[in-house]
Amino acid sequence: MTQASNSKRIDGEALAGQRLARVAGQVATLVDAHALTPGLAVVLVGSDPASQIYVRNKHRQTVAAGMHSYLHQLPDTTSQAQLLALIAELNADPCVHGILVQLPLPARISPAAVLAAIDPDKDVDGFHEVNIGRLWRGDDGPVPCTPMACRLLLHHVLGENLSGLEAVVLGRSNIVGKPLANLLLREDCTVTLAHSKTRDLPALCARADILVAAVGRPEMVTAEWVKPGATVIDVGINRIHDDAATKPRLVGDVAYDDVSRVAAAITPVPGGVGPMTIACLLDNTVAAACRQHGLTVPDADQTQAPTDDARRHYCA
Ligand SMILES: Nc1nc(=O)c2c([nH]1)NC[C@@H]1CN(c3ccc(C(=O)N[C@@H](CCC(=O)O)C(=O)O)cc3)C=[N+]21
Repeated sequence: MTQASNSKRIDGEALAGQRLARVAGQVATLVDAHALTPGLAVVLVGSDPASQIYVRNKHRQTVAAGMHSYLHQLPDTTSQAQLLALIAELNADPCVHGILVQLPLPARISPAAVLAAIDPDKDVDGFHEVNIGRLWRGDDGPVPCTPMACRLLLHHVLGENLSGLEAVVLGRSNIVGKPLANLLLREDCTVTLAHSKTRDLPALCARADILVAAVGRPEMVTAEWVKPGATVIDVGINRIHDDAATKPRLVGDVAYDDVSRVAAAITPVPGGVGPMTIACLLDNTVAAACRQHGLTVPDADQTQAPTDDARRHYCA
């Protein structure tokens, strides 16, 4: 039954570690040269356990990179008006350069109203309608973190030139599928955005040089869906409860072992897109702080390389 895996495992954890070390160098430069410490405010409403894990991870990495982290954990009972009042405060706070409101929000609160209230220049998720417009027009602005993470992982495997490649993106969400389709289109891929109504999904996917799964269906993509030699990026994070006693197991939207037999390279879950997403969030925060102060983002190659000791700290 077991067949040796042919594919390269894309180590998102290691690549994210390198990126965090780079961000830390940029932060150190901003602090030394401009007395500017970038600050990120993360707002979580309610007690969803998965959201709490992500928010805690973001907080830890932000602090490890030398930035200020302002964590606002609001009760489940928070009203939309209370949340909007907090956002207004954060918009006005000069220490806060980036604002992220963790999604999903409780059903009572309109995500559209909340995202529209965030100052577009502090919108480090890139979810504000102004930033969606900038993205689709090809103007400068924050790029959503998970799509950016996918793009960086693809460049790591395939090099900088993705021109002419066939890309199939499974899933048409506003936070992953749609913005990622845009990024790949910009790089001259031929992009197909596939979804639940797409006919003959397996055959369509099997044409792809780049296959990205972002649908939230555990292990939906199997080897038959994948062209030999394709690069597969798995955005799914599904928690599987085998029984009530044990901790849930994380699986992606891709059947990893099965697809490993045919893909050239594949991201694992956990340890793939997730950690890279957080690294991109920190990038966006540094960029937002620089833009608000009329500074260019410090050249990563000229910043002081973190010491081994510091690196261990950043990546912990
Ligand atoms: N406003 C907003 N912005 C977001 O960027 C945003 C959001 N809301 N809501 C939820 C999704 C999801 N997301 C993840 C980030 C990191 C990991 C991550 O670090 N994952 C680890 C595993 C962590 C675990 O144990 O679950 C990994 O894949 O290795 C996962 C998921 C950001 N999101």
